Amino acid sequence: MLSLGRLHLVTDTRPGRDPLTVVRAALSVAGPDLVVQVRVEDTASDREAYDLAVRTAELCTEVGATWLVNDRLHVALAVGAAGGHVGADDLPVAAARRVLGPSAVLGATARDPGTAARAVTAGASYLGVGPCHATTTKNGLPPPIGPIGIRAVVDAVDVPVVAIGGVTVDRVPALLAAGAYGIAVVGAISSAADPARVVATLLGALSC
Ligand SMILES: Cc1ncc(COP(=O)(O)OP(=O)(O)O)c(N)n1
Ligand SMILES: Cc1nc(C(=O)O)sc1CCOP(=O)(O)O
Ligand SMILES: [Mg+2]
Repeated sequence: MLSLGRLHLVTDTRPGRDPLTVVRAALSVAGPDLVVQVRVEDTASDREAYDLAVRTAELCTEVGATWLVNDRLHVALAVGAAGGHVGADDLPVAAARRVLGPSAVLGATARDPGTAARAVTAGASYLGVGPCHATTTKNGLPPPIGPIGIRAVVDAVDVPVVAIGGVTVDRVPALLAAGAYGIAVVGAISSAADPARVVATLLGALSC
């Protein structure tokens, strides 16, 4: 199976947020165990995405952590990311695989077993599955699927399932019990008074 970190920090670029300070804090605790997914708002320019990705790459390189780029695969290639993540509004998984090449990490969003199995057949190396729980970080999502929805996808595929959406420390045990390999987190880390402490707690929960 793919060697991939279990804790994915997805950058928070909503107005008023400071994504690089949060990435720095997270890396100070997690080091090479962290996967940072560079995600910008849909309204951001490619230049803004690139600039954030370059600075994220510098921080991750210092500690040997992995970084991925959401949606914008040309940015992923331009900054030497390990790979990218695509969903229903992005390049199809097979096309994303052609863009990134055979050895890149390619994540795909899946919310049900059928979509998940098709994404894996098309070349996804891990799946982002959710929303597990309600979230205010992203609008327009379908209702939460909970650990039961995670379990349904886990049973349909043989790649790591990364649970996303409203993930908090308290919710990690149930997600792991449902077969999740890892978690992707925005708000629980970015909104914390002490993001480094939350990262340490999440890593502890993931290692149980
Ligand atoms: C790990 C992970 N899982 C799911 C998503 C969501 O991707 P997508 O459905 O393409 O939505 P946007 O993030 O692009 O708004 C993700 N980014 N990461
Ligand atoms: C970007 C994203 N995608 C989701 C999906 O279900 O596809 S949920 C989500 C936001 C996750 O943020 P938080 O950890 O603050 O809930
Ligand atoms: Mg997307």
